Amino acid sequence: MDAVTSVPVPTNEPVRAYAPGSPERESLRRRVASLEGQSHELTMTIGGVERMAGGDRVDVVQPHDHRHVLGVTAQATHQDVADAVTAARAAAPAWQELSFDERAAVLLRAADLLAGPWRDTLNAATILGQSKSVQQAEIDAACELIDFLRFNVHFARGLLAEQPRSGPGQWNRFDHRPLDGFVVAITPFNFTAIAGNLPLAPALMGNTVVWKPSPTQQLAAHHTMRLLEAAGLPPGVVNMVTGDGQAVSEVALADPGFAGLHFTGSTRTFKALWRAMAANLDTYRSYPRVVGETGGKDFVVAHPSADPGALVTALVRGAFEYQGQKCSAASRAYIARSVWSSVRDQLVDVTKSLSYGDVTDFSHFGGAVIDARAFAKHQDALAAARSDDTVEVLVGGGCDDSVGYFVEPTVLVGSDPRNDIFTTEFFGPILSVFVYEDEDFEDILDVVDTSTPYALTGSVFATDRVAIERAGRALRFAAGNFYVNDKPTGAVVGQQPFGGSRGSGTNDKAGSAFNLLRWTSPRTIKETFVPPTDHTYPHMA
Ligand SMILES: NC(=O)c1ccc[n+]([C@@H]2O[C@H](COP(=O)([O-])OP(=O)(O)OC[C@H]3O[C@@H](n4cnc5c(N)ncnc54)[C@H](O)[C@@H]3O)[C@@H](O)[C@H]2O)c1
Ligand SMILES: N[C@@H](CCC=O)C(=O)O
Repeated sequence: MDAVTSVPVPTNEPVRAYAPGSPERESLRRRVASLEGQSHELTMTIGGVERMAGGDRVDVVQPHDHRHVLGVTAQATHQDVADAVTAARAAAPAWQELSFDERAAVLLRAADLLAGPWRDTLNAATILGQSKSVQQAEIDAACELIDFLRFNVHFARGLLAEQPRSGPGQWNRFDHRPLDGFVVAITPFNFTAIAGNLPLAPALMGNTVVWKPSPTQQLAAHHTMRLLEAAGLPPGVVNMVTGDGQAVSEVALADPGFAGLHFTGSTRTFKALWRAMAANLDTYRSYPRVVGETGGKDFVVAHPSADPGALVTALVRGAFEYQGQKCSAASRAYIARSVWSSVRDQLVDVTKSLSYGDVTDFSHFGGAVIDARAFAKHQDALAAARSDDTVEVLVGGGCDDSVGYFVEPTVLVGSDPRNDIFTTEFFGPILSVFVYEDEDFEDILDVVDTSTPYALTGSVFATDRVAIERAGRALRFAAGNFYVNDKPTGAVVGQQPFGGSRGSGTNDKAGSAFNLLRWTSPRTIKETFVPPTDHTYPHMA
């Protein structure tokens, strides 16, 4: 059990600007060039040992230049995953016995290494492998991951300090045990920070983990693993397996010692994993903890009183940064007709001016979508929009995969708010706009609330306080992260704890005490100092 010491008070890692001529820009450029020039063996790491997975080999490429292979990874086999489970089990006793402070120190050291000498490596890997601009890589791979590491230590310390009351003659205590088994972390391609946080939050609370990153995030995941080793994470605490995850479902989720799933990814994958867990329920020693943060169809509602300039900037940044590949991306906007008439042309002009290209040229606003599958999905969605009489392609709509998987920033205007363009998560740079009559504000709030299965993020733009209050009430359950006069993306750890409900997830708020609570299984201990020696009560006299 742990002594209650204090831990360093966290502050958010400052975002570096990488302006032309700055030393940080030159340093990052050099690291991008050196990683780009290497061919990486993207191994698994099991019990601290790196080895190539036993299944089919898969090239990891630059999405904006798909002939450029960054490295090769491989599908984990059933035996590979079984080895990772064995390693997690073997490492558990020593990791659990280590005091909270010692575990926390490893993660705080990782944060400081990432803020310093490892920053360029994780940023460069994220730029190259996931096609992020410098700004998008910096807020993710550097700042958000550093913040997760530091803030989680602070929140976990707060949880440990929560202790029950003790009556006279007794002492009641919580022993914050880890779960009784191992945790599986399955992570998405789009955030290096989420990929790092999902195995590390349970590890901080004393669990050992099998981590399965996305193959398209494997370059940054590989370097994250090396960072953790440099920080002193003991072998076997986090065991990284590679590939598409099928073997993880079939082996790790079927193991009696499976105790928790920490997942972020699509709603479809999460439901498939939940079904697999349900089918294995009689196998498990404990009821597994299930945390899943999933898809979104995130909204912006503009009231007639909205500030047009602020609205356009929020739509462009919210919808088109990182090519719309954020679960929080603005993908449906409901704009009052009077506001639309003043923002339409500006939205077209700004959208046309955005440059997507090879992100190793730091002057681009964005890069390519992640892979051929995503490209084909967007191409199909845009073709369907073009052939739909109720939809106008206002700007963009083009796709080109000859060099990289490029999809133009696109604005669609639709006249049917129940159309696919307003209900399906495309996860690309496609913003759908519905123009409503000014007097229909209340009705449109109902449409926003009821037309998709998701409830992740959303914004209202208005200067009228009554309208802001109405939207806040009507959309109370339509978003786990609700913004007033701001874009629906860019949550910061410790400031806007992140997660949504309904089809968007279990809303366990990554980077907060709510999330960490899921990875501990408290034991209550009551000690009586002078136990009674007579079983009778006064009323029996
Ligand atoms: N709510 C959030 O906080 C949040 C954050 C980031 C991304 N997302 C969502 O993630 C999605 C994009 O990420 P993605 O394309 O990587 O998602 P995805 O569902 O395709 O993949 C997520 C992870 O699951 C793995 N996986 C897929 N099938 C599996 C199986 N049968 N068994 C085991 N593992 C399996 C993948 O390899 C990957 O590691 C979007 O829907 C986005 O909204 C949500
Ligand atoms: N936390 C990020 C989104 C993560 C999902 O992709 C944001 O708030 O934009």
